[in-house]
Amino acid sequence: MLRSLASLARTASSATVPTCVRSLHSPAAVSLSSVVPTSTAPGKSPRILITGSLGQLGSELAKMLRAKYGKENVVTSDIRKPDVPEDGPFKYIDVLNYQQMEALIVDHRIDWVVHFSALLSAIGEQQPAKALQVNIQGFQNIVDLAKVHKLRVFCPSTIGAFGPTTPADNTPDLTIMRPTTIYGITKVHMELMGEYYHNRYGVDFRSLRYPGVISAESLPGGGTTDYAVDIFHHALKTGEYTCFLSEKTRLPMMYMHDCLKGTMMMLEAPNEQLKQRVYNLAAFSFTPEEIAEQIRKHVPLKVAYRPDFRQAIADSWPRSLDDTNARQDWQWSHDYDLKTMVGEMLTKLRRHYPAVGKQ
Ligand SMILES: NC(=O)C1=CN([C@@H]2O[C@H](COP(=O)(O)OP(=O)(O)OC[C@H]3O[C@@H](n4cnc5c(N)ncnc54)[C@H](O)[C@@H]3O)[C@@H](O)[C@H]2O)C=CC1
Ligand SMILES: CC(=O)[C@H](N)C(=O)O
Repeated sequence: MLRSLASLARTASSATVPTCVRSLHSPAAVSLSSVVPTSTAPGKSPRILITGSLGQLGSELAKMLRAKYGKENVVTSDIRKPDVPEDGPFKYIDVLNYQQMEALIVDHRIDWVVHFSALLSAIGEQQPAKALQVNIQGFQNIVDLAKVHKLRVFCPSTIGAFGPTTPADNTPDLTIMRPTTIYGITKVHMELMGEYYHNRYGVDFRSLRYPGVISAESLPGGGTTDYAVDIFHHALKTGEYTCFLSEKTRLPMMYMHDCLKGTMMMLEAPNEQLKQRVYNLAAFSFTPEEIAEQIRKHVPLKVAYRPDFRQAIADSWPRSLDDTNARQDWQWSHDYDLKTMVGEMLTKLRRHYPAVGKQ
């Protein structure tokens, strides 16, 4: 485990964008059962497929869904080999292969699909043709299958769906959306197509616009907000970090606990509670210099700023999101702020870097 963590921390730090994500192999399932309501009738568990389940979010949501609905009721899938044996059924599945996905959905009597397969913002700019294919055709396959097989589909959107002409502060759900990245364009397309299939064919499509997600259990897969995870590994490993965004770049962010909590709430909400199919989800915003300052309250850290191509992406995104509608319609609330998130990240990551002491 430590070997792979060390190499992952190196990957996370490099100026080039990592091409894949691997789990940091946390043995513990995150427990949110006390805060997440369920709409499932007692005794009848939905059967759930997660695509892209070996990524940053899928690896953690799978644990939670399996803990709640039973191992056999959650089928995980990806186009990579799991680093560690999966705790339930795992299938190789390319979301571009409609037949392969249909066979899996029928064979496993799937009710809900959590569609996580995607290329993120930074890697999308490096491979725009592939991002178009995976993000657009992959979702099209899912939503067509949802129509035929009457599935509930959850597919996340992102702050990247907004663009430089969007109001940057307290960005509401309904506003100007003219993103300038291929990632953002594919996510706006996904939102609109999901709404179209909902309105025209009754597909139970649901989406949340996530901010950058921060986790101690898994590494992100090629986004612009990845620095906010990398910085912890470097603080604990060497005490030095070179940030690819400038010190004043403010972006919306969220601790994984809250991302999973919001996702479970949206996934399970009774349809009557949903007044729209896509909601903003927010927790807090910070700049690289602000997170570095918080980390320095626990461990020494020197940060150099060397912005690269990801700076232009970050500059086109909102500084903060307004998620009032999610809070009103289905009682969403977040638990972590910058201070508590930093404290918990360092506590959890110290397990992997035992040589580092407290200041
Ligand atoms: N992590 C974050 O901060 C945020 C993530 N999101 C969204 O959440 C979803 C999940 O994101 P992450 O887990 O962070 O991404 P990730 O990059 O960590 O994982 C994506 C997974 O999709 C898989 N994949 C790629 N091409 C595929 C294909 N053709 N068929 C099947 N699987 C394929 C990859 O192997 C990878 O395991 C994405 O839709 C992303 O846009 C949205 C906002 C923030
Ligand atoms: C905010 C996102 O969608 C993702 N983390 C990225 O930076 O691409």
